[in-house]
Amino acid sequence: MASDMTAQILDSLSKSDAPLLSNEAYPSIPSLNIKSALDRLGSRQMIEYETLEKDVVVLTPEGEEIANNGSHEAKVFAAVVAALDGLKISDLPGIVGKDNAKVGQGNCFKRGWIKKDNDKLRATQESIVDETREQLLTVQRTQTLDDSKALADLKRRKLVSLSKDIHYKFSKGPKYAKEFVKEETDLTPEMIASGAWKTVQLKPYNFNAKGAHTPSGALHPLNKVRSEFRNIFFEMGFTEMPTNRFVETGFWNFDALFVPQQHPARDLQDTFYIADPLTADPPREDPANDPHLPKAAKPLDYQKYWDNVHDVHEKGKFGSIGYRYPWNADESLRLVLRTHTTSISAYMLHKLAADPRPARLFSIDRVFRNEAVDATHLAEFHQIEGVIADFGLTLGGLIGFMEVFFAKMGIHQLRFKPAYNPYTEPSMEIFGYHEGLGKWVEIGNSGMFRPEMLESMGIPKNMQVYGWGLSLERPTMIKYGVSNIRELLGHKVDLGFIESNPAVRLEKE
Ligand SMILES: N[C@@H](Cc1ccccc1)C(=O)O
Repeated sequence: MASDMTAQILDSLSKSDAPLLSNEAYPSIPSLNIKSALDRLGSRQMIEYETLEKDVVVLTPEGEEIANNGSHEAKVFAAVVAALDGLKISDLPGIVGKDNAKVGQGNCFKRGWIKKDNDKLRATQESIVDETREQLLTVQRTQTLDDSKALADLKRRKLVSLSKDIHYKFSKGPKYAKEFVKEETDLTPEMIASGAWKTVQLKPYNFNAKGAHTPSGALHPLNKVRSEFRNIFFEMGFTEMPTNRFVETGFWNFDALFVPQQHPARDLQDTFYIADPLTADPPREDPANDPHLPKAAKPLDYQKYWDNVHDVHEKGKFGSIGYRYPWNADESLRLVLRTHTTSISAYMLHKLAADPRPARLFSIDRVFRNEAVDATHLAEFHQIEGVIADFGLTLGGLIGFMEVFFAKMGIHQLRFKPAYNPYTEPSMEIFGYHEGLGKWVEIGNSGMFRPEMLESMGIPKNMQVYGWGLSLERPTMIKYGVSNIRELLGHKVDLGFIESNPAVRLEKE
């Protein structure tokens, strides 16, 4: 025990003013035990010590066996000499054992100690020097061997191995005492009352001790990455959109975004529809008393907006020829779990139309898709979405903005690929070069919202709106090295993973 060890060390030193060596004083005590006692005494200046490290050669169990009983070849030689008229080769294993026979015979031939005579082995000399054994005995005694060639040979034959011998040279320190006084860890009212505080030994603080782990709540990695993204948006002058509605009408999720009613995204296999209630009212003025909803600068004409959406789909408007299909109002009133937060962007932009002025908006929240769940897809995930409305915006501006935005996440090389969204034209997929992964990864989708969408709301022709979106899970998985999305979100998440992960920085590493 460590406390016995401290007493032992103090006792040894009481008999000696000269420094002592731990390997001599306590040859059989593991150096780890000695060290912890030395540290304990050293921190109180009762002793001083230094660590001595030495490379030593030690025998392996096989080397040990040879040092004690002789080498394979010596055993074989002895057996051959003992047989007066040569030894039958087939008898050898029975006498010296299978292993000795195999290795020993070869070595005897190599050294010229024996020769083959038909099926017999005969000795060529009367005696031999068992050099291997001599060398091993030297190693056993001195823990080293001067003949480096021989040493290398023993190592190759796995008869010896190199190891480090650690021991300590210790001597009395300035506060040496024969007894280790019990130290108080707390100053108590009793000590103060009795005056004992003047004489008690207080235990020194151990500033190197790690604090006890206190179980506590921890932020989910997704929340940590989310707050990094929020900071980027705030830094760039964006305000956050109110995303507190998971259920939307088809109108806001699709029709307002010029997604035709036959679009495959609206199919049951892609979108979750609400069964009860099945439908909602057509868009109308928000309740005035809800503090969470954004206020439009002036009352909006919802009937006109509804009619515009109807017309732009069915027969075209604002210079567009439309989709030319019979637009169904009921389809637009069906309730869905929102499939993207672009429904919120549409809602916010139509509020902006009451008083069109430059705006920068963002949101980060949950969306739902009727996906087959696998390692990279869940039926619910989070979308990061940004919108910039301004006069005279061009595609070049969107590309330039994306470069600044993604650079803040540590992605400095971007590529843009033409894409298609029903609500943006042109549309671009964004690829970023991921330094950590060393490859191009798809990081987002973007575009300029279509006039069919914007003008139906009343956004003037000379105002353009950029929009882009990306998933929150993707960068989080890359950042935390998670390859299965189910480890990040849902009922399979390991709380230990959540607790032990550090705060996130989005810079490249
Ligand atoms: N809604 C798109 C993202 C996006 C938003 C705005 C404009 C363009 C694209 C998506 O689901 O991926």
